[in-house]
Amino acid sequence: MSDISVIGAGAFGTALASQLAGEDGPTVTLWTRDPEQAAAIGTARENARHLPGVSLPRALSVEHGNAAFAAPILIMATPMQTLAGLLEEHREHIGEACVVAACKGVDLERGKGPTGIIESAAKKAIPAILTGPSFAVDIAQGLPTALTLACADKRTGEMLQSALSTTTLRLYLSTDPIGAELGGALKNVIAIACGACIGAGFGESARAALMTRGYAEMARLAAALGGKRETLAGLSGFGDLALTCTSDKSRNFRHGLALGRGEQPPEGVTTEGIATAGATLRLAQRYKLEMPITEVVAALTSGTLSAAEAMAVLLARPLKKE
Ligand SMILES: NC(=O)C1=CN([C@@H]2O[C@H](COP(=O)(O)OP(=O)(O)OC[C@H]3O[C@@H](n4cnc5c(N)ncnc54)[C@H](OP(=O)(O)O)[C@@H]3O)[C@@H](O)[C@H]2O)C=CC1
Ligand SMILES: O=C(CO)COP(=O)(O)O
Repeated sequence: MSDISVIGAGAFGTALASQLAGEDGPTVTLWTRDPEQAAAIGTARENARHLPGVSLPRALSVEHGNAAFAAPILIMATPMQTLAGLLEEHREHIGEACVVAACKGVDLERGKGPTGIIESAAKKAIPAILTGPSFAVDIAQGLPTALTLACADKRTGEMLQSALSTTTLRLYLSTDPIGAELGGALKNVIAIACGACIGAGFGESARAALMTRGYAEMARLAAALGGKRETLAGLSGFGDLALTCTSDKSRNFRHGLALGRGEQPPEGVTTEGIATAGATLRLAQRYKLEMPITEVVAALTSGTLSAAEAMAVLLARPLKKE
């Protein structure tokens, strides 16, 4: 059994696994749901489907079987809406492991973030979250990256911080998984808004306003759910918001860009902000919070508002104190 299993051989899982599996590092397994895909990656030492052009270290093993779920550290790197089902399906193989979510979002059906999902689906596990500003390609190329590792249990968090840091991947420790996971989830919603703003030609001043007022929404919801405002000011909130809202490497930003231009975004691309906008809106209603940008993103992505109509809705709101 490996020291670490990365569950999900998408772009991010593959990048993380490849970074962690250095010659002198821990033993690492990359798990994929598709046996043919496991064999193809293992033979080519490349994930041609999700991370083409990156050669994977020899020390990384690529598997499909259930055994991968028995590792003491599991990193869950599949899209958010698949997390609960995947953990439930493999529950019997997961022991008293540290289960670290690397996905970003809020579960639409259950209204929970990744650590809440882990808590209810794998009861013996210790949940944690790894999140912050990082594109898979940057991590895979060994470019310098800083992320937040958040775990409510400080000692487990310290162990994970040390086990998952590398010479180029620098982890900062937090004991606030709620704040950290909400930062990562909600920045994707705001990135769609910013993409639409640029795509529709509303300009960079408008984008800066959306980022700032979007950040206020993120902090408001995090505080209502028990997260700390200072966590939102860190890598997992402000840091990831800055990256995702300003880079067309981001799939969420590009989705918004296409909508803003009046184009149809491509199908089959992992765009976490779409489901998370809907899930967040339900939370906002439950906690009686104003989240106007999230509201228009939910309408924009479901096709009930155009970018111009969304901007008109935001501009017509009553004037406020900052
Ligand atoms: N890409 C990035 O730069 C970053 C991504 N993340 C987060 O990581 C998470 C994963 O994203 P990313 O790797 O980019 O996504 P990708 O689209 O690259 O890959 C998704 C992966 O999940 C697998 N998958 C999909 N559904 C299931 C399922 N039901 N059961 C098991 N496996 C499944 C896919 O398998 P298959 O190939 O068989 O379809 C594929 O391996 C997201 O939450 C994202 O926000 C976080 C930081 C950076
Ligand atoms: O989370 C990310 C960067 O931190 C990746 O963003 P996208 O999912 O929008 O590509």
